[in-house]
Amino acid sequence: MRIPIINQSRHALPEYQTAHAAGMDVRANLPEPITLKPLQRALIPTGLFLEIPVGYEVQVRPRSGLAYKHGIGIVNSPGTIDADYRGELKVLLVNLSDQEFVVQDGERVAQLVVARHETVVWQPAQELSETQRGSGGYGSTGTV
Ligand SMILES: O=c1ccn([C@H]2C[C@H](O)[C@@H](COP(=O)(O)OP(=O)(O)OP(=O)(O)O)O2)c(=O)[nH]1
Ligand SMILES: [Mg+2]
Repeated sequence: MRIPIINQSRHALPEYQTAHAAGMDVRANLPEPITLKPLQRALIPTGLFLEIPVGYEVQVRPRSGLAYKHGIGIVNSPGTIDADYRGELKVLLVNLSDQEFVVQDGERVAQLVVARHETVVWQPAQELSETQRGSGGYGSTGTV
């Protein structure tokens, strides 16, 4: 699919790193590096502006390498970019490690996954269909 994009960053467009990747890595666009102290969060600009087709969303997901090696996550993971959003795409990073982490300009800080979504119209009801699960949840099926 095609998505119109304005790139006001100094970097290349987000891109798939391998042929069948679901996510496109997106780069930080920073005038200077940002230091994240332990448990500190920051909204990281990308310099990208999208026009997502109606019926689709873009999910902003963490990168497992940054998470594993440095404890870097995304606070609102997965972030949601709405089809009607015209502002700059930003990534809300958090440092979940016990050491400082420096986000560099051009660093691949997240990955974008484009997904189809439904638009729901609620249908108020008096009762719902019966199921085996019923209202069981939160471990109701056991652990083994
Ligand atoms: O990781 C994110 C999440 C959101 N956004 C932008 C696009 C999205 O369409 C808009 C609103 O996001 P969301 O609905 O998650 O935030 P909100 O707190 O509900 O704000 P709003 O009241 O503006 O919807 O912010 C980003 O750039 N990055
Ligand atoms: Mg919202």
